[in-house]
Amino acid sequence: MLELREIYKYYNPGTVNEMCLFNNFNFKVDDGEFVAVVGSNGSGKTSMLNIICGSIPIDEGAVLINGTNITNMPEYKRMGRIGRVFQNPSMGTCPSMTILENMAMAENKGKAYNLGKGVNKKREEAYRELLRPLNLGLEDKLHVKVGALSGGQRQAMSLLMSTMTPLDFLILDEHTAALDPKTAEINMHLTDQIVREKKLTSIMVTHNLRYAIEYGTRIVMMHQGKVILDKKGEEKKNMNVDDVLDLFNEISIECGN
Ligand SMILES: Nc1ncnc2c1ncn2[C@@H]1O[C@H](COP(=O)(O)OP(=O)(O)OP(=O)(O)O)[C@@H](O)[C@H]1O
Repeated sequence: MLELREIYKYYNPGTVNEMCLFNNFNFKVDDGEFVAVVGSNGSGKTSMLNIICGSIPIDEGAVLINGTNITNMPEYKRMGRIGRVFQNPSMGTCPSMTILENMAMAENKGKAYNLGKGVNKKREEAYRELLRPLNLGLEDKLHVKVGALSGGQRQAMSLLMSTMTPLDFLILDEHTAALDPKTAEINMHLTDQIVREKKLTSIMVTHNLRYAIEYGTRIVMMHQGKVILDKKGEEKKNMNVDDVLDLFNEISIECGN
């Protein structure tokens, strides 16, 4: 279980631009949940993900995984057990390396590097088998540099690579937002497949309300650093895109947008 306990987060403290984003923010994610997080621009979705991953510090409060306080654990250590896919497909892969080298690197995540070979030839066939179900033809391009792939292909690879090692959480930060509708659909379907197969506890930030309703087992809406909607189980099943959109319109009117 992941827990954000009594979190306080200030941006630009001590300046005229000081802003308190989280003021006693509490949030829990149970094992096996697929939490879809939606919300207005600037509501704190990405900041919340950054706090979970240790990418930004907090001013007060605690981050706990299975009851262990990891608040002071640096990002690079936390990421050993957390997979993260970003909006920008370039963030999750190394363009100057081949597909094979990228996959070998992902498989070796967390292991100590020494003077041994980075790529284990014997793993080539295993990588091909992992790539084949993507139906993007990447299994025949193992020696092609990732920089030569399309954004959608790279994002599919980011997804695959971020889930090659055992994880506590998968964090998806608007990971389909930069893709065309068809490619976004393929990547979302692939996400769902991987999450189900590996039984991953996942948190997905998205502006696509249909994806949130269709794929999330729980839907959370954030607004101005607070959770203003949190539904799971039967309550979530009974919700549709229009219900979420209505609430969105309400908060937009309140903000004067
Ligand atoms: N590094 C930073 N320095 C100062 N303010 C920041 C910083 N990062 C975020 N903020 C502010 O915190 C608020 C929340 O930003 P955040 O990016 O977490 O929201 P979001 O819900 O992910 O927004 P979006 O949907 O637009 O991506 C915004 O007002 C933003 O301007």
